[in-house]
Amino acid sequence: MERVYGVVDTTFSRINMGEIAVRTIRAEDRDAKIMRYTVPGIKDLPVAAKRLIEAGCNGVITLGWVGKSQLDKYSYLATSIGLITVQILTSKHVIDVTVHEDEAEDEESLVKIAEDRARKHSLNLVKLVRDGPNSLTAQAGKGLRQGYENAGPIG
Ligand SMILES: Cc1nc2c(=O)[nH]c(=O)nc-2n(C[C@H](O)[C@H](O)[C@H](O)CO)c1C
Repeated sequence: MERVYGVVDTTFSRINMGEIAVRTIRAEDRDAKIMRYTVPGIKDLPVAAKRLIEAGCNGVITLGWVGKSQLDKYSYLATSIGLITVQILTSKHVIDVTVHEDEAEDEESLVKIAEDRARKHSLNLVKLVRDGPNSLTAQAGKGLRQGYENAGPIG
């Protein structure tokens, strides 16, 4: 079966996470097709993800950047509900990669967080789309983190 991945990113983002996602998916699943769609901001992500699924994508990764203000945070809440709704309506994974600008004090740390999160979640998307529901089961309960060092298991 031909696999098609969707990558949706924004012009609001201060880091080109869409490019990282495309590069990672291409390296991991060389035969796959990738469709990219860039929108102005996070509230535009849900419809773009839905349109990519309707155009044939088996799964989508969205890459959003949330500003520091309260209004930005409310915008993300609305976006998140929208993205979950798309998943339920389409029965396809939409992996929501979001960097919050107040996660780190300095720009260098934000770059590291964004790169790590975009890369690791791109690999998660490939596994879920290509290898199915048990593809991550060996890592269950391992305290994996995206954007940071893994927390590790306890107990
Ligand atoms: C307040 C606000 N905050 C953000 C944000 O933190 N991150 C982002 O990507 N976009 C933001 N936007 C823009 C909206 O998501 C959207 O692009 C516009 O309302 C146009 O539909 C808005 C309006």
